Amino acid sequence: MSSSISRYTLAIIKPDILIRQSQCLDSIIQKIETKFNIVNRKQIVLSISEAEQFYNDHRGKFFYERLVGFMSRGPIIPMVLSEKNSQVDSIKSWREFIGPTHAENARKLDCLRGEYGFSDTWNGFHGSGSHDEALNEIKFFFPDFDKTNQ
Ligand SMILES: Nc1ncnc2c1ncn2[C@@H]1O[C@H](COP(=O)(O)OP(=O)(O)OP(=O)(O)O)[C@@H](O)[C@H]1O
Repeated sequence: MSSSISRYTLAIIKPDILIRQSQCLDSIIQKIETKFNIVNRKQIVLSISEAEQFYNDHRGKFFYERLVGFMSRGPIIPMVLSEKNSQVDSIKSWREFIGPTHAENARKLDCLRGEYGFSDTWNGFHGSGSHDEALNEIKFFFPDFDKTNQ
């Protein structure tokens, strides 16, 4: 069973946090570190074409342009996270930790998006949705990441 557990996921702290709530960043990082090891982390600003590439699967959806504009509007913090409990799947655990996509639903739960999200697009955090997505997204932001060396 443990072979089906994903050890790593790709998380992003989105621009709304860094633009509007940067004073909360330290406590957000502390909260994340209660449950996850931050294996890799950087702060960057995506170009529009990089944001388009990252969210290519959403191309054509009604919120795509808004999402790309938002994600390239300010700094983001992509991170490779690993659950501190090695028996727990990092992808599932991080998605539970951030909560539902829509801020209104997230606010009903104890989760990062509930605490810091503003709206459906400005929802503060990203998490990979599957093992393959995590591998691709980690490669996108951290091309030199080598999980065998971790
Ligand atoms: N109905 C919507 N209206 C506006 N923005 C949306 C909507 N649905 C999703 N988004 C934005 O697009 C992002 C990607 O959508 P997706 O459906 O993959 O949600 P998610 O898996 O919860 O989020 P993420 O991929 O960022 O972890 C969301 O995090 C949000 O910022």
